Amino acid sequence: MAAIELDGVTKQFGDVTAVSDLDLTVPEGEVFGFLGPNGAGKSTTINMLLDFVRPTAGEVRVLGLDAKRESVAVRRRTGVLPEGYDVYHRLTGRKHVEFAMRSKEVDGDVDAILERVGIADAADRKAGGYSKGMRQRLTLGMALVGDPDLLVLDEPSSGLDPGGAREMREIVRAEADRGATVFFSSHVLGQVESVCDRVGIMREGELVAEDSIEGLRDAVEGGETLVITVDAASEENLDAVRALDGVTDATTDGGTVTVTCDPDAKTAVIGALEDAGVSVKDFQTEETSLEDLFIAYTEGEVSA
Ligand SMILES: Nc1ncnc2c1ncn2[C@@H]1O[C@H](COP(=O)(O)OP(=O)(O)OP(=O)(O)O)[C@@H](O)[C@H]1O
Repeated sequence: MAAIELDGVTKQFGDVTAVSDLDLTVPEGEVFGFLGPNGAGKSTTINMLLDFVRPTAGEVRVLGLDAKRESVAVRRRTGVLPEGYDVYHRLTGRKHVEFAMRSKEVDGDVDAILERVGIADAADRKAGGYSKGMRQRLTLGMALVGDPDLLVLDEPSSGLDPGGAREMREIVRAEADRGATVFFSSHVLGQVESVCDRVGIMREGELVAEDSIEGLRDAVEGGETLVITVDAASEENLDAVRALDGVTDATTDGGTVTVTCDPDAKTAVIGALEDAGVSVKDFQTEETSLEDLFIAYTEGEVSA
């Protein structure tokens, strides 16, 4: 069964189309990264999963339930870390987690949760005095209450230091290993790359890519960068390289030649350089980063 299923979903705010005819399926147990530039429609989509916002058209199903008619059941089985959640200043961290347990009508070990998110020492301090990162950790702890079947995390690493971001990734992976589905929106692409099974990229309300990061790389022309160490190379030497099929770009500083190309063009690139009289000493390949893929998909170089 799919954990999340959107079918032809559109959301209009007056004249603004926040989400346009969106089809998206996330299978159970997957860690799905939901990406896109500011204003692309991510939060609106997340809010429709939780029935905080109602679609103008289309169907939203979460955990096999109708997001609109069965929203109470959806929320009971879902842990949410909303973007910019404001803690209750006068309540302690412990009280927050107890509150989350009462709302979901579940029992649990409050200390174990606070320990897991790294704020056990501050359990009995008022959350108003917590730092930004501590508040974020507390909100994540509240989301974990009751071992939810679905975790929806909107910018979860916001405010976290590098150690906190790593712990958050470990928690996400552990939750997926337990069988939970994690739907994860973030602008921190390194974070997404290291934790997500698949990603979806939104642009102006539409999903412009949906694949594993490997799959996105394959779909983007010039999915690899070849860095070749040579004795000496000139601009003219590169003409033969640039003329090859699958080569997007080639530059040189004299001692290094850098070529963006499809993975299967590598051998031809080395051959063309040698034919041009350039002596190749060494070469290595660098995969296109998720950041470059993101730019390619959201700034118009690639379309799905
Ligand atoms: N309640 C609202 N009323 C009017 N317009 C809205 C409302 N919520 C969102 N929008 C508009 O819908 C579009 C999508 O916004 P949304 O918040 O979903 O984007 P996002 O991808 O989450 O962006 P960000 O990365 O900045 O959080 C934007 O143009 C936004 O201004």
